[in-house]
This record gives sequence, C-alpha cells and structure tokens, in this order.
Amino acid sequence: MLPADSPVVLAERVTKWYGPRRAVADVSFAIAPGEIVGLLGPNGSGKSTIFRMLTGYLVQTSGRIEIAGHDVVEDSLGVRRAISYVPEDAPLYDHMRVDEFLHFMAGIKGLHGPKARAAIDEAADRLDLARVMRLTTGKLSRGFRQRVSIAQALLGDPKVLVLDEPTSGLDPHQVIGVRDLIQSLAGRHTVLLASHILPEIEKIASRVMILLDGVLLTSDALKDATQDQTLRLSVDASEEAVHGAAKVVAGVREVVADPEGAGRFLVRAQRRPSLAAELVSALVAAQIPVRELTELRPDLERVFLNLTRRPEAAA
Ligand SMILES: Nc1ncnc2c1ncn2[C@@H]1O[C@H](COP(=O)(O)OP(=O)(O)OP(=O)(O)O)[C@@H](O)[C@H]1O
Repeated sequence: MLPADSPVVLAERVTKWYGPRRAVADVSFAIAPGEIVGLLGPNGSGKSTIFRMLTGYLVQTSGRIEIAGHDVVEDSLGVRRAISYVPEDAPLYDHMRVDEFLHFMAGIKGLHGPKARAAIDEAADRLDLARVMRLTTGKLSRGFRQRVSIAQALLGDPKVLVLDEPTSGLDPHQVIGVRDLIQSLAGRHTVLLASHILPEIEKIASRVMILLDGVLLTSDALKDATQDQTLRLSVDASEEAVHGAAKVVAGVREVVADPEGAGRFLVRAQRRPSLAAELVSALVAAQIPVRELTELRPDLERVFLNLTRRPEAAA
C-alpha cells in the first residue's frame, strides 16, 4: 500500500529513442493523487510517446516509470489495472452497439457477470449514455464517441486516466461537456491529458507541463506564470512619461503600450503585494493621474511562447 502522499504517476529520467530518433529526452515528473495535469506541446513534441510509455504500450529506452507504485516494466499487470488510456480518435468497433462494446471492454479488463454489469451501469450513468446504449457506435456523434471512449476507460475504476487530445474535433458545446466531465472525474481519478491547444488546457488542468522536442521545459507553467505580474494602467500621459515614472518602482521589468487602446499601458513586474500601491504613488508623484489600474490574469501564453521559442526564431 502506498503512503497517501506518494505520487500516483512517477517518471524518472525517461528517454525514448525510435531507432536513431530521440522522441523523449530525460523527462522526470511526479503527479499526486487527484490532480488534473495538462501536458502541452506542439505536434511531434513527444506527448503520445510519453502516454504510451506510462500505460505500458511502449517500453522506455531508459529511465523508470511507476504507476500507483507499480513499475511499468516489472509489473505491467499492476500498471494496467491502475491506469486507463483514451487515445485520440480511439477505435470503437463501429459495428457493435454501445452496451456490447462496453461489455466487450469490461471482459478485456477482467470484469465479468454482475461485476461487469455494475461497472457498465455506473460508467454509463456518469457519462450520461442511457439514450445511446442500444445504438451502434458507428452512428454516434463525435461527442458521444468521446464519451463512450471515456466510459470504457472508467471500467475497473482506474486510479489514473490518460486522455490524448480529449476535445479534438468536437464542437463548442461538446467541448464544454467533455471539459465539465473531466473536471468531475478529478478527486476520484488522477487525470493526465494532452493538448496542443493552450486555452483549452488552461481551462481544464490544475497544473500544466510543457514539452518541446521531447524535453520537459517546465512541470508547472502556471506557477511560472504567476511569478510575474502584469498590471493594466489607464492614464492620460505619453508612454515615455509612464515609463519614466514606473521604472523607479522596484521589480518593474517593462512598460508597453496596450494594443487594446490609447492611454492604456501594460506594466510587467516581479510579483509583490505592494506593487500596485507603489506604482500609483510613483505615477501620482510624476503628476500622472491614474484612471484605472487592473491586474491581468497570469499569462500562460507568454510563458509558453517564451519557453517554446526555438533558437532560430529567437535570433
Ligand atoms: N513509431 C514511431 N517510429 C518512429 N518515430 C516516431 C514513432 N512515433 C512517433 N515518432 C516520432 O517521435 C516524435 C514524437 O511523436 P509523438 O507522437 O509522441 O508526439 P506528439 O506530441 O504526441 O504529437 P501530436 O500532437 O502530433 O500527436 C515525433 O517526431 C514523431 O515523428
């Protein structure tokens, strides 16, 4: 039995080579029970390769992976019971009815008879599948296909759910439905999901890891984003005057004109509780009356762009 605070997913210095090509390079991270963690990275950055290694579909070239305390190489059965994977565009055997498909998948997971029935009823209830249970999976909308994929993943009540691009190809209503669903899974399950769409992952995940060319650039991009603070100022003054007044405040890194309107400026600074008050004092002392001062949300997009800027693009 694992101590309650042990990570439920642990990757230590994991590397994967496909022949001469290195897809994942020395990646380490830990995920605590009940977290919803997003793995964000451009196409080809290695997200699916990491997922396939965590779920035992692929063996890492080096490094160690444990799921709920089970080593993926030494105890693959223990790993398969603890983790479920929903690949992007999961195959559903289009000729089967939804109830038949869920029975079939329950059998693969070692659930039979009343146990299978109870697990299927519970998953169908959680995923709101009652009205499609007797339809063939080939006739389902993309949103329902995704729900059925997640339902099969929940059979056997795995500790960890791994979802590859769970909202890809869905319409906006379906996206919201799947997003709410994933949030409702947290707590009982630990969720790891991949996306290359930043606003999407930002809405679902409680922690965001960023991967580029197989290298994990940060395992907590939201924390990185909150180390800095951006204030939006509305004043009647030139950029030069605002810059002159703001730069005397400790921690201010830059002042730029806000593209959203004249007389508005963005002040980026190291996060400090007294920053806004000091900034207002400095502006007033420079005879610049402040009409409005608001703090912007942590800028994950900026962290992502800074971290994933390739050397040739930065030059
Ligand atoms: N079976 C394979 N054989 C050889 N190279 C592969 C194989 N699978 C993936 N790769 C390569 O490994 C790298 C990482 O691929 P991977 O599919 O893990 O990335 P990804 O981040 O999931 O991409 P996407 O968002 O497009 O799904 C890519 O350069 C890819 O071309």
